[in-house]
Amino acid sequence: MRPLIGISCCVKPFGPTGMPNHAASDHYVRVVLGPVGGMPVLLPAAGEDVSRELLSRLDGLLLTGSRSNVCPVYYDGPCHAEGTPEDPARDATTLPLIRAAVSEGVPLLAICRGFQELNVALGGSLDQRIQDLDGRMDHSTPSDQTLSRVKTGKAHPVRVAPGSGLARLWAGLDYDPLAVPVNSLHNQGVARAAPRLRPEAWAPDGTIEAASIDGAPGFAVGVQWHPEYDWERDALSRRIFDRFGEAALSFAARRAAGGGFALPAAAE
Ligand SMILES: N[C@@H](CCC(=O)NCCCC(=O)O)C(=O)O
Repeated sequence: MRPLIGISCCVKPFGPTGMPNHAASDHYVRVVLGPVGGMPVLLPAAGEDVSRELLSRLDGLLLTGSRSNVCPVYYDGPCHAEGTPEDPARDATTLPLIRAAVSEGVPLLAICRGFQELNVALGGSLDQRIQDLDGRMDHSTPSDQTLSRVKTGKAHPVRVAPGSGLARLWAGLDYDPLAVPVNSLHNQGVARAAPRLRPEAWAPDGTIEAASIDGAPGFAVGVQWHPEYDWERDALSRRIFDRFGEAALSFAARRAAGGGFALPAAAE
């Protein structure tokens, strides 16, 4: 049996009436069916009760990227500029879900918005438009390139901390840890790192690009870039999903062997 991997959904308007739909990009479904080796389960952004009950049946949690920003109320930040997309239903679902997954050791991989959620869920804060800050780069989606180029092209290098979880995850691959090229499709970035967020990779302007979670009982990795776009040709991207899948498989095996999984206590 393949491990069950929950994929976080957004609420997005669809069709001529703008009917709210629960949605996740096909890239996440394909990567779970591909290198992760799991069975994808779309997690509706239907609030904490639903997600906590679902978590007790999952072997892994994939927190997806999405255009919307985490509502600043969750990190005491200033209101967003008018027109900034938000997704309150997703926030209400994923933030408690992340805390529960980390405390229960459910393997977790957080990508882009998911990485930002991970930091906020654990008590960190975000900058809303890092391109407006002195000395920082523009990490946003380039408007002068085709979508395919944006996804698979590399926008800037990241430097990986020697001996970090990410460095261990990539052990044996041929790459330069001082300059790993990544794509970039975000405006926000980690401002104050959550107490348990352990930064492991940085862009040249100091933006935190990857992290793990101190003391997490299971695999817990977050990246600000999008490895799901190019895992078919990029060995570093692929390895992230291989290892996440292995962690989910052993979590499933431990649970089947009676390792136990208590429904996490209600979040404060
Ligand atoms: N709020 C974030 C969004 C970052 C992010 O996840 N971008 C990916 C968009 C891809 C998609 O549309 O699915 C920010 O701007 O920082």
